[in-house]
Amino acid sequence: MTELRLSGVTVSRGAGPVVSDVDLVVRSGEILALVGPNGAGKSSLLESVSGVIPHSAGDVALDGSSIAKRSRVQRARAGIAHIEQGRAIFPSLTVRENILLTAKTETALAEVLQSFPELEKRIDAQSVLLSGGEQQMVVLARAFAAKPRFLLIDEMSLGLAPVVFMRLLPVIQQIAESGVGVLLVEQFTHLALGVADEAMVIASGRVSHAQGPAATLEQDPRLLRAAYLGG
Ligand SMILES: Nc1ncnc2c1ncn2[C@@H]1O[C@H](COP(=O)(O)OP(=O)(O)OP(=O)(O)O)[C@@H](O)[C@H]1O
Repeated sequence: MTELRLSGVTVSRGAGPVVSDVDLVVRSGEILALVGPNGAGKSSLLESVSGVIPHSAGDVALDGSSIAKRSRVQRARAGIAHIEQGRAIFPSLTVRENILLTAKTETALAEVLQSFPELEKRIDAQSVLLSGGEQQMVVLARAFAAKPRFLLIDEMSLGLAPVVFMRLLPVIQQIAESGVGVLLVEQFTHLALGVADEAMVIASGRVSHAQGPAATLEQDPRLLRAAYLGG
């Protein structure tokens, strides 16, 4: 089984560490939800995994081999895709053109669209004309078309109503079912836990609930409060 493992990872920004000593493992075909209050360090942690910023201690390993010294591009080539916060589409391009940036061929595009029936209907629309939820579908489709082994998703729901975000969840599940390991950072904790296999809480830059079954966290009001408010 392929896995992406963080061992004792600390990430520093400016004055000092923003997140410290994090252990987690993302396995292929599974969704790990990483939840916690604003400013807890979740985005910084994802950035250190995809190589946007370095980590200052610990290790990040892909299938047992450290990738700590690899650049962002090398990590992407090794199969780590990162959907950062914000809707990173090219607004003047059509849906087709956006997805072809990573799918490359019409055949690959057609394959990807099988998982995104909503986009098929809008394929020749200029992306700027899509709704927020549809734009995030394009972001997901483009990431999926790159055939990643691991997908880091940072708050796709930002600016979306929960009901709109809920339409993205089955697609994320389908991506995981195709064998991709998903690390899901999400503000709508309940929704994330509903699709995740495993979950963990980060609060004030530390792991406050270690990785375990998502159902355990979902059923524990004390842990859920920590996920929303910290502590
Ligand atoms: N580019 C940056 N330079 C310096 N400090 C930063 C930078 N980005 C984030 N921080 C700080 O790092 C800490 C962790 O922020 P981060 O965005 O990683 O947390 P988060 O859990 O993802 O929160 P949010 O949900 O608000 O994005 C915060 O104190 C934040 O102010």
